[in-house]
Amino acid sequence: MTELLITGARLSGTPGDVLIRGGTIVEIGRVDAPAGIERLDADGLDLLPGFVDLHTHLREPGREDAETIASGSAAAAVGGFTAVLAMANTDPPTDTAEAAELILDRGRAVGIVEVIPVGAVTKALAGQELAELGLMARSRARVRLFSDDGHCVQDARVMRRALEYLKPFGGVISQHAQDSNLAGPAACCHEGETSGRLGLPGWPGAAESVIVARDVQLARHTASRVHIAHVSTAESVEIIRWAKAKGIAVTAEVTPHHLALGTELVAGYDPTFKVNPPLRPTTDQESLRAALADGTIDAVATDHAPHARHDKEHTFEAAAFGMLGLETAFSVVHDLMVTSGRMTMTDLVHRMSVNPARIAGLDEHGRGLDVGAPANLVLVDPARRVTVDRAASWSLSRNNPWHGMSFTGAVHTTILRGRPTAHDRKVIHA
Ligand SMILES: NC(=O)N[C@@H](CC(=O)O)C(=O)O
Ligand SMILES: [Zn+2]
Ligand SMILES: [Zn+2]
Repeated sequence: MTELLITGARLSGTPGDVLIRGGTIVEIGRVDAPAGIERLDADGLDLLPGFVDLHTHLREPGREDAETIASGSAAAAVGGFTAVLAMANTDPPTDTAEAAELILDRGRAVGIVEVIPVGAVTKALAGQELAELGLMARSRARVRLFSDDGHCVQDARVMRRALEYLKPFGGVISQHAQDSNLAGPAACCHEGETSGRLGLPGWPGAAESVIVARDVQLARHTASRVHIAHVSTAESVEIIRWAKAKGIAVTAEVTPHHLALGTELVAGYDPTFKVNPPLRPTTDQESLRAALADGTIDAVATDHAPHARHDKEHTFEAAAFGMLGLETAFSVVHDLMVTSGRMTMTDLVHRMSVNPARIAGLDEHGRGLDVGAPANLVLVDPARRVTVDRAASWSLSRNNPWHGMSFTGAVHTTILRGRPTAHDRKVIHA
């Protein structure tokens, strides 16, 4: 049985050793382990539960030129993730039990991060007929998170039926909240002062918040669970805060880029900064940061959205929406929220591991560092400064909005079921 001894790590503040055997934590504190056992010196590092990403696009099957389950898993592992939820907008989409099991099995074959398929809400993400929700939930993939992400479930009646259907399975719908009539087909950025000046067609923040308002009402009506994907506006935050106060079963995620990057970045017409929902003004960013810190927003999710060169290198209006996020999420969030004093490291652990694991129904992730818990862990160095280099990415794509920026806080080693999967940005295969 494989054993690993992590020595001198900070365990919620206090230094200690952790002995892992057969993928499980078996001893914590001062461990007198026999010589010859594999050791990992973690002096000055924090040992945390591995990160869980509720929102990753892996592009396989269908767009393996942009990302594969193998390349996306590598990016996730070096980013400190032990589990990622793989969005359903592949080609073909994940709208059947077979499709979900295929993603699960390919993720296991790669074996460096747990890949959990998200199931589509509607067949072919078309918004009309419900997908095989029950069969996906009962499949080997145990799908609990459902989303038509990339598309919003526009029809309130379809959304209501899906919420009712998923309730007995403990399922949750992650909604890409965007009213398609308010966000017309040509819109490519936030509608406001910057878009007006640049002559780019935009869409208003209200296109998001009207759907958030509708969906919390549907969650209330059905007593079922809704999760708001990539929240980007102050108005959405207000509605979520109100809904939580009413006891409505709503959860929400925010991306590192909506927290840290503002709409003025589109002024250079660089399609790297074209994303859906669009980068918003400072007032929205401030509200998102406050909501993440006070827990109104439960989780950080990357919305890692790789795109091949030939889809991204176009005029701003014609380029694909989306940006990379897996490898940089911890550094960005740590620097922006923890180094700045807005949140503690414990808060970060809740937003990046504990809460996303709970929302997705994952028992093996986001657990406290206790004897008997599965050893899905990450060691981070909160003092180390990193500069992002898009050429050094494990992703097959290069649409990295963080290129050239520096952050305080780095992922050191990621551990999946007791086995290191990434160390200092290098991937370790079994
Ligand atoms: N976020 C994006 O801009 N793009 C995502 C879709 C999505 O998350 O809505 C993609 O699949 O490329
Ligand atoms: Zn989306
Ligand atoms: Zn997405």
